[in-house]
Amino acid sequence: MTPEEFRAALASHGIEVTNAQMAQFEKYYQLLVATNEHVNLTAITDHDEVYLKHFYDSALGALADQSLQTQSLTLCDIGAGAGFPSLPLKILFPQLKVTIVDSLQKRINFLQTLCDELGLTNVELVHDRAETFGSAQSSYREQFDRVTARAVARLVVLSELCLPAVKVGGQMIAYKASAGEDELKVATGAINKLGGQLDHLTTLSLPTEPVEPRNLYVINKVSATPKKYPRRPGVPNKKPLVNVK
Ligand SMILES: C[S@@+](CC[C@H](N)C(=O)[O-])C[C@H]1O[C@@H](n2cnc3c(N)ncnc32)[C@H](O)[C@@H]1O
Repeated sequence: MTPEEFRAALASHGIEVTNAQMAQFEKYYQLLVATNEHVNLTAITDHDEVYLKHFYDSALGALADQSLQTQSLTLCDIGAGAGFPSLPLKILFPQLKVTIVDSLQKRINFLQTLCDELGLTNVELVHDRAETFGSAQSSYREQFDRVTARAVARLVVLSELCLPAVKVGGQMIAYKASAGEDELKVATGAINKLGGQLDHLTTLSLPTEPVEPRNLYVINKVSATPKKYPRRPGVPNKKPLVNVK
């Protein structure tokens, strides 16, 4: 997907990208590949592939949840790595207040440089594990209107990493490949236990085939998460909350 195809694909969904925003995306690409030479950030480095699989893919969240396009929501991105999906969303919708959590300091350092270079404000970078960040002792618990995650863990694990940070009345948005459908069956008990309820699943195809369609799970936070979740770092992954009632 060339930058112009990226712009046209978003325009077809009613999202107009200005020249200044296009310049920010190009700078993002340049910094991503330059830093990737010495810090492991992404396996995707081809210019047009980054526009498709990182930038456009990240923007899909705003099609699944259109309030991201206009409202001044607080958005937390768990395990954002090189900034996906939250920073393309922030570039497109500057009114968002973004908090990024990642357990790798080197990626947080890259994101700090990136935000400085792109002039992005209202982005907070937190070096932490999601399990600590969302714990009952944390000031970040149940603070966010939206919590996103892409390519971090299976839905059952992801729910325990993300839902504790979502405020009651807010939503978690999980970016998944189409295989994610089977993950929902396994994760439903955990989602409910953690105070969540599936609102809707949006399946979107990327404009350039043959990339498989994306599933975006939008999960409402309907009640407070019990204090004992998330469990200690590493436990959600080692002992996922399968078969919980
Ligand atoms: C495969 S990368 C995906 C990055 C990005 N979301 C994307 O879609 O390109 C997973 C990221 O999640 C972070 N991560 C994994 N488990 C985590 C946890 N428990 N708490 C915080 N970050 C975590 C890793 O450091 C890594 O940067």
